[in-house]
Amino acid sequence: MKRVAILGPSTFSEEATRHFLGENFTYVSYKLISEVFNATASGETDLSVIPIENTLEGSVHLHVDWLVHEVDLPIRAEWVFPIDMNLIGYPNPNTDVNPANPYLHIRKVLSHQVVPAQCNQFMKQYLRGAEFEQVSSTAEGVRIVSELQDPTVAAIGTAIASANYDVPMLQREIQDHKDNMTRFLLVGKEASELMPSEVMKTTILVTLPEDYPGALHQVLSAFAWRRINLSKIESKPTKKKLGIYYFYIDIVGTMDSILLPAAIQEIEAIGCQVRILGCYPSYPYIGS
Ligand SMILES: O=C(O)C(=O)C[C@]1(C(=O)O)C=C[C@@H](O)C=C1
Repeated sequence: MKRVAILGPSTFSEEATRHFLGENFTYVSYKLISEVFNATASGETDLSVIPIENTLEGSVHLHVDWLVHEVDLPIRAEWVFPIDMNLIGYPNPNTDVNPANPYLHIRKVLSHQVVPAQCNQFMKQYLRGAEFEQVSSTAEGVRIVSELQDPTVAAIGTAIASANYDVPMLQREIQDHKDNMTRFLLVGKEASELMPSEVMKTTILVTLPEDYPGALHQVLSAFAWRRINLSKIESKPTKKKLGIYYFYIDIVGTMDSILLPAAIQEIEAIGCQVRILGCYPSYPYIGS
């Protein structure tokens, strides 16, 4: 069975991956996302799962940076999964609980760095006085709360973490929007047999030549006149020189077509550097 590195256990990554890949893989949990990347880069696992973008938070920049700068692992698939955030901790031990806010006793909240952007409204309304402390995953926050057994410290994470670490669920679904989704990437050196998908995507990085007026316009027009659809474009610093950027572009289309390789050739001809991060099937969320 192929080995898949995930941030875990009891995280959203684990929930999303089990839902998508099922039980025909061996899941190996790592505490840090850097370890998840390195596991496959070093050959310890065959594939790694990377949360890459969220409806409310946008791109997970740290993970994009790892994918681009630290490892050479092609993207093999992407899928989206709904994210229901939950407040997990111990109830207020005092008898005079304020009915308008039963969480006034919470002084500290532990969770992953992307979580405040996903639960902004709830945290403003109910956890205003609490300090937020970033931990390596949502599940790690719940694990620490279970060790501390201190009602003033709570976590935000998965329902599975609440059950597995035996910490009470204080409030379910505290994310700002019901349809909060995270997009996950499966990366690895070798392709895996996955179910067919109607949608294929290709991700490329384009670095523009320096001081070239209209270069981005020319890049975009290479796709536009061929009617190739871009599903995402984001500029990111190259980290080599201030003011020099690359563009991270998700394209709806495959390198097996005639049009996309031709568009890429055209972009290279104007002096841009193009790196292909992967050509892969994309899967929408299908509920269980
Ligand atoms: O900490 C977790 O539970 C994770 O799986 C990580 C992660 C992320 O990095 O985006 C995954 C999905 C949610 O958006 C929140 C956190």
